Amino acid sequence: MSKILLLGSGELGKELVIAAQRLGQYTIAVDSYQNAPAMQVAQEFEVINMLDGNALDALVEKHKPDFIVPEIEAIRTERFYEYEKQGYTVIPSAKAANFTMNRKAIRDLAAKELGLRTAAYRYATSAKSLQAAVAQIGMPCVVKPLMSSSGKGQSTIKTEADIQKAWDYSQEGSRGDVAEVIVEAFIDFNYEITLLTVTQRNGETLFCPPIGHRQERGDYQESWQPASMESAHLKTAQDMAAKVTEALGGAGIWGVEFFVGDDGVYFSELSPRPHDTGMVTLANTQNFNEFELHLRAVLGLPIAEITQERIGASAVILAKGHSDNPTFSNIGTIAAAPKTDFRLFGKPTSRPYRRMAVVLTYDVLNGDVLAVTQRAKELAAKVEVKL
Ligand SMILES: Nc1ncnc2c1ncn2[C@@H]1O[C@H](COP(=O)(O)OP(=O)(O)OP(=O)(O)O)[C@@H](O)[C@H]1O
Ligand SMILES: NCC(=O)N[C@@H]1O[C@H](COP(=O)([O-])[O-])[C@@H](O)[C@H]1O
Ligand SMILES: [Mg+2]
Repeated sequence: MSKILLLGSGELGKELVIAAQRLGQYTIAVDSYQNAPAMQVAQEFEVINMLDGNALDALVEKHKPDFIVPEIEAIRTERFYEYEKQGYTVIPSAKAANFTMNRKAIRDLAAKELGLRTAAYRYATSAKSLQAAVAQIGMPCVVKPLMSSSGKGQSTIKTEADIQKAWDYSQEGSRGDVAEVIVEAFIDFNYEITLLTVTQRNGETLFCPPIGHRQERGDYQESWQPASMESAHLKTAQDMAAKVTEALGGAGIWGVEFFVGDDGVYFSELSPRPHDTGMVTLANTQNFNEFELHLRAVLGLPIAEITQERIGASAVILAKGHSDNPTFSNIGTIAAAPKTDFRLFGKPTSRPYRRMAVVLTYDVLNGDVLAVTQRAKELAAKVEVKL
């Protein structure tokens, strides 16, 4: 049995812990608040501020885990290099977790060092330098804090008047201590995908069928699998994913995000862990879902192949406001729907737009992906988070 220290205990961590329990592993779920989803299913839990390096050191020293598995970005990842030196295994690697928590590190690696095609970009450290950056990139452009996720602090500048607002908003949505933003040219893409990529301890890399998704406020609303795309574009995305995951190193699943426009494929960013849009695999669209794949890669268990078993979609259920006791209405309607499943994450509190649950729909392999996605969306809209 291996001891897994899970840093971050949301809905993605919860499914990873469930996969780990099924394979008889020992899990310690960590987050900044009590009763986080993954804590509800792990053997042990810890509540700390994961941006506090000393608190993190103390946890690692206390538990001496076989695997340190980050589940969120907001962790004092600089410490991971030290843990690796001490002989600990960080998933997928200290470098991967550290580079991906900062948009500058990962973007410069991808665009400059590896030569991957990305949106044109600049950095800015004040409203004034943002103005200069916008002048160089042109409008529309997208502004994101260097340290943020799920669209927090992200906005699109369409006119000069948006620049100050975009700066102020970025500073509200930024986590961590860096008051810097990335400004990206707006890519008028036809669709975007997540390419779940699995790097294995034996050096082999596997790809899941591409996942399509739709975003609002920088956060995903529906995802579906497979996304239909030209095989040449898929090949380009796979080559880029292989390059960037190889440069970052280590074993695990990665959610590699791409935009596809008339002029081809752009690399956007990647998560060195299961991806929220990959929750569609909970509809058993594949022989192994993304959490099972991650766990196998973590444990060094070989994965022979990844196969698409049926088509599927996921649609999120978001809270409308704050509550200390959120509950759901109308779950019976979803339960009664054929070829449908759902997950209620068990988050103890809600806030506006917090993701609380997901609806999963599926159909046979040659079914209609668009129809399955529409069904997931319609069913999710029937559920309300009661405050
Ligand atoms: N340069 C761009 N051009 C057009 N759309 C963009 C651009 N950058 C981001 N977006 C849109 O915003 C979404 C969120 O952006 P991004 O993935 O960079 O943010 P994030 O905060 O890291 O989100 P997450 O952590 O959930 O992946 C993208 O999936 C895409 O829909
Ligand atoms: N895009 C990243 C992502 O989806 N992360 C998932 O959301 C949780 C945080 O949710 P919360 O903000 O509701 O606590 C994280 O712990 C992870 O499971
Ligand atoms: Mg993203």
